[in-house]
Order: sequence, then structure tokens, then C-alpha cells
Amino acid sequence: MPSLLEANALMLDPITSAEFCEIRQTPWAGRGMFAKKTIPASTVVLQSPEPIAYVILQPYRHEACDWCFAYDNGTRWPISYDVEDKKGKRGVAWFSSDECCDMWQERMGALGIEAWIALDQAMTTYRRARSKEKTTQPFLPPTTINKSLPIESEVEAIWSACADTANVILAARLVDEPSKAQRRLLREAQKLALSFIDEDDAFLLLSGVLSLERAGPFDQTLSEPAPPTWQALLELQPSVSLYLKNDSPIVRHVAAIHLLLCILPLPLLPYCTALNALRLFTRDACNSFGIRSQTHGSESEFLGYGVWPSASYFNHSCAPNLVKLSPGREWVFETSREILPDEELRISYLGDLAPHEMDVEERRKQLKLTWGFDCDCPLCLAQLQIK
Ligand SMILES: C[S@@+](CC[C@H](N)C(=O)[O-])C[C@H]1O[C@@H](n2cnc3c(N)ncnc32)[C@H](O)[C@@H]1O
Repeated sequence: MPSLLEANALMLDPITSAEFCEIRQTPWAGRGMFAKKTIPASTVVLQSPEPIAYVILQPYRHEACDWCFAYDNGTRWPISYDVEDKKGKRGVAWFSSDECCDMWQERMGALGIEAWIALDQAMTTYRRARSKEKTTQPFLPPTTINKSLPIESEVEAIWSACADTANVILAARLVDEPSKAQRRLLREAQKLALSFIDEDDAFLLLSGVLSLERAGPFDQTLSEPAPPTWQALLELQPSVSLYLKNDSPIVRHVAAIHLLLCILPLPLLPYCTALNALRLFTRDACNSFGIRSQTHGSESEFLGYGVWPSASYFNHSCAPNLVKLSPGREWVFETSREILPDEELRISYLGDLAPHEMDVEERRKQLKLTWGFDCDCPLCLAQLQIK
């Protein structure tokens, strides 16, 4: 039996079928995207329509459309998907138009909406309980990881313990009539998960679990081709190094999968595994795109983030030859100049920062901090050689 980290490291071979470019191995940055032929300036080389997982950050949930991500200077969108609870009508998702609300509902389906409401309900109840507390302390955790910097063997041990607990929660969810002890276990597991949870992690994970459920089961033995969504996810480079940093999110991630297991509708539970959570979180870590307000320049707001698998093979360059645009839910990649055959197509990972206004040390420091790699782009290598 492979360990969870070994199973997570499984990467399927990428399949590309774009007209202008293809994925190739590079000696400098894993795989990258290369031009198959001369590409004129201002040509769209790739459109990536759909995130496999995404989240609108909690403070922006009323202000960024949950379908097209439109944002209007902090104005609360008037259209919401509402539910009735004991305290009256409550919005759970917000939209810039009725069409967006309809498309969201269609994509989510009845099961997805039920799951979304369950998570929103759990988080709302938790926030109300927190606001009544006298202090701002989180609920007292019975266990804590004392040091914040786990090593890889500890990461393995924590995820393996997470999977064991997940199985216990699952068993309690699956019985027709849970015993008193099982009901108590579910209450305690939910309370404990909530005391460590980060709401944004939980919604990101939920959107990923829903994508996997829509794709159907994945045969782990690979005796059959993987369904396209699984294929797209498992082609991506995973990185467990996010758990080896000072502010390791490992406990939050474990809490997110345990919470979802406690509250989601039963048909989603087969997709709600520790391994799938590890797959989604470790791929998000080095492949996610920021969802930003459309005001370009330093004014733009970071509204959320997500993973668009087909867009994840462009490496970074401090002198990029592509511009990335997000007219709504999709990402569009356009050449900023003529590209020659076999040239690597690269974007900037520096978000709002303009690479040409930064010196080489500044750029490399920023990339190391946010992405964890030492930039090997041609501009950095050339400038480092001169120094
Ligand atoms: C979105 S992925 C790009 C595709 C990736 N190279 C692959 O094989 O799947 C981002 C990762 O690519 C690598 N990378 C991208 N740009 C790089 C650069 N300029 N220098 C070094 N590594 C880079 C880093 O490992 C980074 O975490």
C-alpha cells in the first residue's frame, strides 16, 4: 500500500491539444508550455474556461459574483441565492446578475447546493457562537501541534492520522441509526474541526470535491483512463512544501476535510477523502491563480483564488511573452509579441507587481516568498551573470 504522500505524488502524463502550443519537459522548471509554430502578436493561445476548485475569500463573498467574479468597488451584489432558516431568509451566494445566479445553480446541481448550504450553515453557526464569546480566543483545542514547522515524516504522520479519523467519522455517518456514542463523536469531531477551520480552505475544498463528484469515480489502479477532471487534476505538479513552512496550514486542511465529512450529504462522502483533500490542497499550492478585481495596477483587490488546470503549465518569466486576462470566470492567454517556434510561453506570477519596475533581487525574493522557487527565467539568469 503506498503511503498517502506517495499516492498524492502520482502524476498522470499531461495531454495537450492546443492549436498553438504543447507541454514539454524543461531542464529548468519542470514542464512548460512551448510554441508549436510562429504565433503572431495578440493571438489567444489558450482559453481555460473552468476552475476545478476556487474560493471567494470570506470578506468578499457579498461583493464578488460567485459565478463571473465581477466586483464593483466593494458594492454588495443585489442578487443572492437565499435559504430559509429559523432566523429567517439568509443569502448563501451572491451574484452580479440573474443569469449568473442561474448558471451557478445549474453547475452546482441540487446536491452541490445542498452541500454549499450545509457548509455555509456550519460556518454561520460557528461565527454566531464566536461572536457571543467574551474573548476572541478560538474554542479550546484539546490537542495542538506545539511547533509550527513539521518535517516531511510528520506531515505523513499527520495526514495518515487524518485519514484514520476520517474513516471513523465516515463510519458514523454511514450507519442508518448512529449510536449515542457515534452521535457524540460526530458532534465532537465537528466542534474540533471548527475550532481549527479556515472558512476559505473549507469552501475551496468543497468546490474541488464537487468537481470530482461531477466527474464520477476514479479507478485508482488506472486500469481505465481517468475521467477528464481527474486527469486534469492529477497531471498537475503537487507540492507538499506548503506544509514545511513556518505557518503550515496542515491543521486547517485536516480540519476542513473532517468538517466536510461531518456535514456533507451522503453521496458526496466517497469523494471526501484525506487523499483527495491532499491532492487538491497540494496542487492548489503551486498552481493557483488569484481572482482579482478588474482594476489593473496596484489598486486591484485579491478576491480569491482557484485552480484552472489547463492554464497551469505556463512557467513564470520576469519578461513574460503572454498576458493573462480574466473576462469573467475563464482565463485567456494572449501573446504580447510575435513568438517563434519552440519558444517557451511564459506569464508573470508577480500579480499586480510590474517585473520591469523591480530589480533582480527584489523579484527573486518576492517569487521565493509567494511561490517558493528560485526564478530561473532568462532575464534573471542574464542579470545575475552581469552582477
Ligand atoms: C504552475 S506550475 C508551472 C508548471 C510546472 N513547471 C510543472 O511542471 O507542472 C508552477 C511551478 O513551476 C516551477 N516554475 C515556474 N516558473 C519558474 C521559474 N521562472 N523558475 C523556476 N521554476 C519555475 C515552480 O516549481 C513552480 O512552483
